[in-house]
Amino acid sequence: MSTEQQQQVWPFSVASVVEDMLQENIGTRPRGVDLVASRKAEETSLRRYEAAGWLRKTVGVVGGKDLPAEPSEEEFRLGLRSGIILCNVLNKVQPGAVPKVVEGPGDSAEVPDGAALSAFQYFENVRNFLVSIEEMGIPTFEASDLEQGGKSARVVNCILALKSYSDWKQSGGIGTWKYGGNLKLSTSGGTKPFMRKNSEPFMNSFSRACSGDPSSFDEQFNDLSEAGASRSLNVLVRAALSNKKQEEIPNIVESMLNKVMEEFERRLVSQNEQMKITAKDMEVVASPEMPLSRTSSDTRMEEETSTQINTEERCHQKGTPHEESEDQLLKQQALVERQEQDIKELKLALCSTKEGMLLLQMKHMEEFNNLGKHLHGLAHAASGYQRVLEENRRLYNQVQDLKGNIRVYCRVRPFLTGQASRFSTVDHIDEGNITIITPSKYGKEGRKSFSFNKVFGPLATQEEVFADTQPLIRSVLDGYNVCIFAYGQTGSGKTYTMTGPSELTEESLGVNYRALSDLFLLSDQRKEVIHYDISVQMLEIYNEQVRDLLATDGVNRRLEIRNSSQNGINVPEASLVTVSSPSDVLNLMNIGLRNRAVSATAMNDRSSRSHSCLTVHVQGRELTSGTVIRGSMHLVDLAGSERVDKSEVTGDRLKEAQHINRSLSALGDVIASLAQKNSHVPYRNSKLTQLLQDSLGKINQRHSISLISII
Ligand SMILES: Nc1ncnc2c1ncn2[C@@H]1O[C@H](COP(=O)(O)OP(=O)(O)OP(=O)(O)O)[C@@H](O)[C@H]1O
Repeated sequence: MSTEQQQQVWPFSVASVVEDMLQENIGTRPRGVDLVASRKAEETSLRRYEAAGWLRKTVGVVGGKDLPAEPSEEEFRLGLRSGIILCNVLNKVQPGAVPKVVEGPGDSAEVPDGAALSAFQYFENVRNFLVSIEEMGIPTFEASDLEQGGKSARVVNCILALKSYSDWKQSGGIGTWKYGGNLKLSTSGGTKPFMRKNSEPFMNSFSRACSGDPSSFDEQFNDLSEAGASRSLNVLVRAALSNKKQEEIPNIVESMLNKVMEEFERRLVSQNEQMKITAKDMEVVASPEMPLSRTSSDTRMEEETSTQINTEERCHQKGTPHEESEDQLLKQQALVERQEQDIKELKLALCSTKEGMLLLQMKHMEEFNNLGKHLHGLAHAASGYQRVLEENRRLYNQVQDLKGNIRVYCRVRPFLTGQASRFSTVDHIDEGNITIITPSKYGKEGRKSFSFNKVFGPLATQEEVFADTQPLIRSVLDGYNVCIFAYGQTGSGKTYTMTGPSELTEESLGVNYRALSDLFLLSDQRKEVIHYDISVQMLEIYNEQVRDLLATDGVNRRLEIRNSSQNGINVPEASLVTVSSPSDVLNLMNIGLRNRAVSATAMNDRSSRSHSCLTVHVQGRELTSGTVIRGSMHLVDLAGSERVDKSEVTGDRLKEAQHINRSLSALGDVIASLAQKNSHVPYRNSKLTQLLQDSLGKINQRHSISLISII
């Protein structure tokens, strides 16, 4: 292993170990000195001051101007670097020891380069000094010790040895010269001082340098430096063995080598321990940076763990008490346990909720099933209810039939204001019979009785007259056709009974209003079961011509009566107005009355010479079954039935009267045929019977006729 390689591995050289051991062995340095570094440094400084003081004292302050009295190590080295002080001191102690001291650069013109010249001068002075010192047997140092710092101890040692020698010499040179108890130079039984051989490598190098060998000065200087160690060891070995017997030398050398090896091993062990400590320190220093690299890890959990470790390490580095870490750990553990307990409770709650939901679902299913059964029962009941209703309708209308499909009522009009009651021809009224006084040709009064379904006297109210007709209104909503006539001579009160007086009050409302009010009332009561659409037509038959009383265009057109398989007998060109309330009907009837032809006659100033017919069409649709039922009701105010010969009319009025009588006669014939259930009913003999054919005929299909004959 080379010296350079050694220095890379160990901080000390083998030579230095051997040298230290030799110095220790010969008492140069007491063991344990380097245990107190400061004490050693202080001692080193004092020795350096002593050496510097002696040099300044010996060569004079002027000569030692570059050397302070108490120089630092660096000042000491630089002050002696030129070798001038050293050579002058040596010449003072040993005159002529250095024959020529190079004092300045100008003394040598052989080397042109100033820097190189200066270094060469220094080297020459130092070399001459060292050679002389070595020849005197005084401990030397390496020339390189003055070129680099940290090696002044040997220089100091050399100078103090020289001082000791000087003191010894000045004191007369009596006895044995001793250097500080460190180095013993003994004449050993003779006056001749210890003489040592010159180091061969050193001398050879020196010879080459002086003889102008082509080798560079640096090479020579390096050779000299490498040789320096062995030369120093040589001096020490010689000093250690100088006063020893020849037979003791092998044992002494062996002992010294053992000590060297022990010291070497000790230093190695110490060095290894130091390296381990240094490595640990480096790990401790490097460890805080570790979490930084871990923080770049992928998962959040790793980051948290890393952060936690980092925190713990920092706490550890900061010297956080162990109890605090344990306390935190216990808190975290308690937190985790509580969260686990919460999770368990949540799971239990979830299971409980699931079970509750299942139970609830089952209950709902059960309730749905029960509800379905209940609905099924309700549907069955509703169906039964419908059947019951149907049966009820059927029975109801059977009763109406039993009462008679054709009902004839008689109403006696009271005397009007100004009419004498003594001229009344009504003799007696008894329920359904009325007795009339008839004048005889020969002045003898006669009596004639007539039977009706019911006879209403002069005091009968509008409500009482309508009450017997009212049951037929319900039949209309059940799908039956109803026809209500008012028959009588002019002025007998037909219009009054069917419509009412000109000034209408609630009590004076006629059959038409009351029938329609009942119709709307009943349809409203049935709206949950059946939806009804009600529409109205109002026609007039005048002189065997059909006219529309609800026409709003002012044109009194002549309409045709049609017979279709779908709608039966109808007047398609007539206005058909949908109504939803009695007031709608009232408005329409007012329009019709205004349109009706009215002309004064000798018997009645409001005598009407036309038949008016208010037709109500009802269409019902059962909401559950969708079944459609249709019914109609004719409310007819016939023209006056007076005899022509008494009406004192001629011309157009006569013609009108003739048409009226003819149509009334045709109506009578039809009713008579229906009553007698003849196979042939003469509907076509007049427009009136044609128009009312569907309502008058087909008695077996439960059509009802109510004829009010008024006298
Ligand atoms: N029951 C009654 N109570 C009171 N007044 C009546 C009654 N019946 C009819 N009148 C009155 O008798 C008059 C004639 O009645 P109404 O006009 O109804 O007869 P009509 O039979 O319709 O005649 P026309 O055939 O000419 O139309 C009217 O003034 C009417 O107010």
